[in-house]
Amino acid sequence: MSTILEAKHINKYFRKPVSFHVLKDISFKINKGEFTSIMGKSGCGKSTLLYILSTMDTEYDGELLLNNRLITGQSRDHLSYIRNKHIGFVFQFHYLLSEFSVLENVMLPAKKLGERSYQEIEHDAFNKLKMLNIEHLAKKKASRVSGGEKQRIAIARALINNPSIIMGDEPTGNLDSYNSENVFNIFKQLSEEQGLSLLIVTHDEDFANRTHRIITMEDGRILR
Ligand SMILES: Nc1ncnc2c1ncn2[C@@H]1O[C@H](COP(=O)(O)OP(=O)(O)OP(=O)(O)O)[C@@H](O)[C@H]1O
Repeated sequence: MSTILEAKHINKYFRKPVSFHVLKDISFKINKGEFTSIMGKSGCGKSTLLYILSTMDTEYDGELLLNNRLITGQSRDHLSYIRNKHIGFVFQFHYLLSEFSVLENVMLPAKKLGERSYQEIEHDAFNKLKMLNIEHLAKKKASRVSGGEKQRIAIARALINNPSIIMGDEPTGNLDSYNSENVFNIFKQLSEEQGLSLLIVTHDEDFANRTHRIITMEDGRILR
């Protein structure tokens, strides 16, 4: 099975206000199509880890490989490119641009990447909305849709560049049980039908128990 993401002996220290060893020798692999959740008590280091894995934080010891290529030590510009092309993000808050239409929001990361024509991107964005059963919202302003719909739009946006992996920091944290279930089912379908890898930080045990694997963290370490 092919490895999409590999963390090798990741250590992270916060230096201020006092030196604090926040991540302690974290190593694991995420395979293609694997739906993995990260759980652990508040403050154990989940978001700090996700920040590193998503290439946004470069201040750490150890190595990170994406699609078997070393990304540790790459330039900021190259990391920004890697992030946009290979990693999709879904956060607790959707970060949609409220004055833009739903379709325009989904198109944004692809326009930034600049590898396809406007028409191709528009067509693909519409297909992503269709896949998530929200194509009827395409022309609406993002401020005019419900919370659950906003999260599905954020997922469509995360998928627009056909990434290798989706990373989420409590993507169902603001949703009611109906919409959480909906998001879970979308993720499951993406992993099982499209071979997409997912790495999702969650506090929701029911959600985590139904993923392929749970990475449990405690005090900056992986327990299992
Ligand atoms: N910039 C920073 N400087 C110093 N300490 C920090 C900084 N950011 C986070 N921390 C500390 O690092 C630890 C891990 O924080 P992190 O946000 O990764 O935890 P978490 O597991 O994601 O928590 P939660 O579930 O509450 O979101 C916490 O003790 C936090 O207070």
